[in-house]
Amino acid sequence: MRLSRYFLPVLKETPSEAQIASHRLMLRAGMIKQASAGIYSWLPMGFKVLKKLEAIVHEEQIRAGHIPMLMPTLQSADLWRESGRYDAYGPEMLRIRDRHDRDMLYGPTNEEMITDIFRSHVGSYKDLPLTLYHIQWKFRDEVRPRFGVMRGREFYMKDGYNFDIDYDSAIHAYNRHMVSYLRTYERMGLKAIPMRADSGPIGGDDTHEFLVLADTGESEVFYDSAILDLTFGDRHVNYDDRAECAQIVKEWTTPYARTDETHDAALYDAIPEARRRSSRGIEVGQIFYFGTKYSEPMGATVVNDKGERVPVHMGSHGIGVSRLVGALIEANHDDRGIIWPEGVTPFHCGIVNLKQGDAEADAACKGIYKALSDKGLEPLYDDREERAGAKFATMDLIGLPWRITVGPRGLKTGVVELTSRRTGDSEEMSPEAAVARVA
Ligand SMILES: Nc1ncnc2c1ncn2[C@@H]1O[C@H](COS(=O)(=O)NC(=O)[C@@H](N)CS)[C@@H](O)[C@H]1O
Repeated sequence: MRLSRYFLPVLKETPSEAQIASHRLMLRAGMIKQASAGIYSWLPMGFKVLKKLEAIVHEEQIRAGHIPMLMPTLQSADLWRESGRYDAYGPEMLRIRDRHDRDMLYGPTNEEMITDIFRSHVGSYKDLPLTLYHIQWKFRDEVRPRFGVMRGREFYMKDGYNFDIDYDSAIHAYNRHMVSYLRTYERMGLKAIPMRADSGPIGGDDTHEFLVLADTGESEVFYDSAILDLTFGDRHVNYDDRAECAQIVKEWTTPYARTDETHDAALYDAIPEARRRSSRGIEVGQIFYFGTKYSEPMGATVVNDKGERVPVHMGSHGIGVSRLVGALIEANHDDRGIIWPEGVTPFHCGIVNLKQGDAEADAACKGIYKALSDKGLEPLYDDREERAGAKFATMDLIGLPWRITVGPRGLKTGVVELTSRRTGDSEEMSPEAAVARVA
């Protein structure tokens, strides 16, 4: 992409309403614009990152055997009356009346709707196990939306729902989700720790939250530092193998790690003092087992292998896709701006032309642009008539992992400068070598 033809409304000033780094930087880097409290327009570069995260979430859910679909944002109140949550959900629910005076709502989550879909079409244990998911906008009328997209009112969530014949099968689904989440967050360059948590309005008795450690996190967390040594890597997992998934879950849930809601001081004190940690965390996902909480009242049943009609065992599993954009910046920034991990960066490499209009420099930039594009690496070419300092500041702010700087002087000796945003190190080398290093 050539910057002169893109739409990247970088702000010079830090907006006063932004209290944390990710909110400040998303506004300054022209990634979002507030439409109203807790509701944002996703401008091109922010939208590009959001879509990259969504693609990773889809890949890992499909790898785990979960089936993508899409449910609407607007829901009938009738379904929520059946489950008894219409009144229980409280003021966070945005309630709407349509022109025929029907009670509707902007969905904060979709347990009722997916259970209705299931009960309309599935009747035999032979159709199980089944996990359906979608990635869809949600609305929760937060009393105090804040921290930009981290606690929005309209936000993008992957929410998946498993339907199983019994408890053991549902716990395998729970474990399958935990495994898929561990791989998902690591692919994004995030360390998100699974911690026992409280189930809140979703309900159920088994639940883990996934938290990214950050001083600005809303959750207070306590954990054994041994958990920081665990990595998922690119290990192959047979998601149908109950024992294999259970083993991975055991590995990741053995070291003590809990949010303040479930913190157990006695267990915490049993950890060797040198390994006890307390911090704050950003909740980027949560998985739940809640058995027949929805299937019982809504009559989502199947005939089992003994011919008996039984309610299915369910769980729901969410990832905060829009919150993840903020969480990634909280975990990857410095005083000059964002530092995108390579797996989620909007563009792989910035190209800065020190002398726009100089035939040799322009030609070299075009050649590098083509070579990067041919390798499937998206360059952002700053071809504006701007001073070098302004171009460098923009590149540092938007946080692309690499910057190739091209100038007439360097070209005289056949070199360009390659700079790593994360380390700040710069090295002179040929344009070909620079392209090879970025790939
Ligand atoms: N106000 C919000 N703004 C941005 N992200 C949010 C907000 N509320 C929740 N999330 C994200 O959505 C994830 C799932 O939300 S949740 O309430 O924990 N779980 C559910 O809604 C279940 N139905 C899981 S499918 C959270 O872990 C968090 O990352």
